[in-house]
Amino acid sequence: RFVKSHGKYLKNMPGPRPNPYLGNMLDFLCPNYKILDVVLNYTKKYGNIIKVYYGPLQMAVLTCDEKFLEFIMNSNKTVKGDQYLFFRNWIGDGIFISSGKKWKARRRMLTPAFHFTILENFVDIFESCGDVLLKNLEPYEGRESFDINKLITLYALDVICESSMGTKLNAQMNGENQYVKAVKLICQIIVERSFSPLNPVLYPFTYNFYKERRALKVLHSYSEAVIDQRIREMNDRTENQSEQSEDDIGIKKKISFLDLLLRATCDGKPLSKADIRDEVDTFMFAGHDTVASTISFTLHALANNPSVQQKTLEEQIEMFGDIKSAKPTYADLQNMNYLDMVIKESMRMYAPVPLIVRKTTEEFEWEGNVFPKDLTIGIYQFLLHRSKKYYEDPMKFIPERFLNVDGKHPYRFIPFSSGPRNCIGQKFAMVQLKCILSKIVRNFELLPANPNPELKIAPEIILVSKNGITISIRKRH
Ligand code: HEM
Repeated sequence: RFVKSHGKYLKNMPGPRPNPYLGNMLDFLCPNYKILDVVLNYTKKYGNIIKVYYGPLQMAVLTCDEKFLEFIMNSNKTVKGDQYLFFRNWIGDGIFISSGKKWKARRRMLTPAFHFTILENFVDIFESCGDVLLKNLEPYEGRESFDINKLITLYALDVICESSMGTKLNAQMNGENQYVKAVKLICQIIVERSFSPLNPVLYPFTYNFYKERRALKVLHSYSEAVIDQRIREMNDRTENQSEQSEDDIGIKKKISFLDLLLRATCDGKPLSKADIRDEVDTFMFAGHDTVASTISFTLHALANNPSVQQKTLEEQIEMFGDIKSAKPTYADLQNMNYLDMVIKESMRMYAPVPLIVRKTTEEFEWEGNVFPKDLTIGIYQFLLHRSKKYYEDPMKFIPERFLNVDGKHPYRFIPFSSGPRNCIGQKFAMVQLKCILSKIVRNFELLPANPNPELKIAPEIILVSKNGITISIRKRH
């Protein structure tokens, strides 16, 4: 009877033939850097909307079809997939995970924090953390090959911590810092859980559960201590106290997302301390690896495309002459048009968030197929951005393809997702990306690593390269 009642679902959707017991899961029993190839082969054979089975009867849909994406991402019949619950222990039920009324109220409350008048304030942070990165890069000058991603991730953590909480993490000076280690550990556990076949009910009996609990203690105690201190300061503040001074544990009294959250109200009420912690932790999580992945892949692309690097440098020289230490203003950053296209082209080829997941909340019909409730839909931005159907020479790095996007479907390029649940931090990210890439290109020539292996790209929560993102650098004089 079950099969009969389910027979109407996705009847006309193509997909690989399933094994009667394991569905199509056998195809996915491979190293994770091969997974994108598996789905790519599916799309070649079956098109851009595919039905797969992850058990004898459990169906899922994988897609990189622009029209279908537009429909799904704007539909009120989907929510984020169950995989997002693995983040919950760290970031709670804030803007990233919540849905319905709660999400709407949070989104409305947080949107003003990303207004350009606020973003302008963060340029100083991007600059000062970027200067530390330049210093950290110096010892690598002349090496034939090094993995750029490790240094960049520490830089990204410093930036997001100071912007979110107003505290200096100094991850770039001390990568062994407890908080940094806890962030790395928890991200690794989330990736492992997302790809693990283990029933979630058994998770509390694993070693990862124990390690996660310890890491959460470090992460939550840090954000709670900062929030408490900031509340005390706000209460104690006298009229003539400077907003720019810094105290002995590194709390900078410059506006941060935390300050905005402490002053904000949601449905007329101030947020509780737990709610504030969730949102601050969300920014820490959502705003570091994504940015680090983008910077690292962009540097790799520039190193391997010398003519693009030359044009990027020429734009910088046009703006700042030979002044390598120039500090761009917010307006300068907005005017870096070629660099803007370079970043977009990098996010096209190396979608920092390669896959997002939605779950249907009710039955609906789309182009001749009935979709059941509770169906998982995997949206592969990575494959969308590399699709021959949508891009000419998709494997070539050509920033100029973004010169004219008139007439192109708006869901053809969606590194920050699209629709109501798009990335709230995208303007922040673009300003930060331009700031650091402009600084690195002005100061270092980027060269291909030697040896220069093909990247083993894998879709973890963000896009990673399993054999590192290696380049070589030479200081510009
Ligand atoms: C290059 C950098 C970034 C990329 C590529 C990126 C990409 C994305 C994507 C694809 C989503 C949608 C996820 C989904 O629906 O499953 C998202 C959501 C989100 N991002 Fe970003 N992100 C970046 C940087 C940032 C930064 C810097 C912040 C914070 C300062 C941030 C905060 C968020 C938040 C809070 C959401 C959830 C929004 C909502 O559901 O309303 N992101 N991001």
